[in-house]
Amino acid sequence: MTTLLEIRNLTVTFETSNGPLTAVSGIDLHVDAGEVLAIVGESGSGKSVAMLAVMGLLPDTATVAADMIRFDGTDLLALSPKERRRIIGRDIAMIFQEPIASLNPAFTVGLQIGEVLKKHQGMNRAARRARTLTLLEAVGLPDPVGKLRAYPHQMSGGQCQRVMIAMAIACAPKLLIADEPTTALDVTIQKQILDLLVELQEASGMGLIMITHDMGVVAETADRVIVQYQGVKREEADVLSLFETPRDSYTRALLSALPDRAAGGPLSGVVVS
Ligand SMILES: Nc1ncnc2c1ncn2[C@@H]1O[C@H](COP(=O)(O)OP(=O)(O)OP(=O)(O)O)[C@@H](O)[C@H]1O
Repeated sequence: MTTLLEIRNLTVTFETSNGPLTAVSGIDLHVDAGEVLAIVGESGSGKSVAMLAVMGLLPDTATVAADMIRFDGTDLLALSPKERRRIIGRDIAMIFQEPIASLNPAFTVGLQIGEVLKKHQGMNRAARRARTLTLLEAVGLPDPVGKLRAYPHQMSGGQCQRVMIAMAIACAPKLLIADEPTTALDVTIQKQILDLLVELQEASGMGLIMITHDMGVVAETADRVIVQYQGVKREEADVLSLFETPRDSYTRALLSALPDRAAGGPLSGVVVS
């Protein structure tokens, strides 16, 4: 399996009014093509910041230091911001927690997906429309033709997240980073969105990094898991080992908070100690 993303010794520090704040401290991680890596930890553990650092999306108050950030054979640290942006959005895509807030309320769904295709693939209007319809179908939205002209406020949160996923996979990325993609959604919709992400990941062979605070999400999606606490990696294991024999006390605490709904998932029958 080829390594898609490899990070060594990543540290991110923010300049704040109270002095420097280290949000990520010496993290190593890698994700292979075709693999689902979950990064799990409670709010504030630096999961999002680590991935935003890879994407080059942190504000100027952040200092990013790493021995290596290599994506698909390219050293991202050696790239100019412009070169990095060219890769990001085409080969690496990210979806976020608040789908409605992530979409522009002033533009139709069709236009917003079309913009991604225009920017990264230079498609003409007819090609954009055809590809957008294919994408809306691929993410399971009913009435794709009608959705082309729909505005975000005319759709549910779950539908907006499907649109965000369509935008993210529009250019067939090699890596998709999903940052708490179901946290803002109703419980009944959460499972559908997770199933969709895994389905798309399996069909395309892309790598998927799932950022979550929820061990239930980990159980339903991940091949391998990194447990992060206060900016530090506490444990790394394949998903079955993590649930069967968690080594770290913080991992055990997260597992003991596992909601009941995960019990019927793919790991049912595993005794969580
Ligand atoms: N722009 C910023 N300026 C200062 N501190 C920040 C900034 N962004 C994040 N932080 C801090 O970095 C730490 C890690 O935040 P991060 O968002 O990565 O956590 P997380 O584990 O992803 O949690 P969440 O699920 O809430 O996003 C937190 O203490 C947060 O307050």
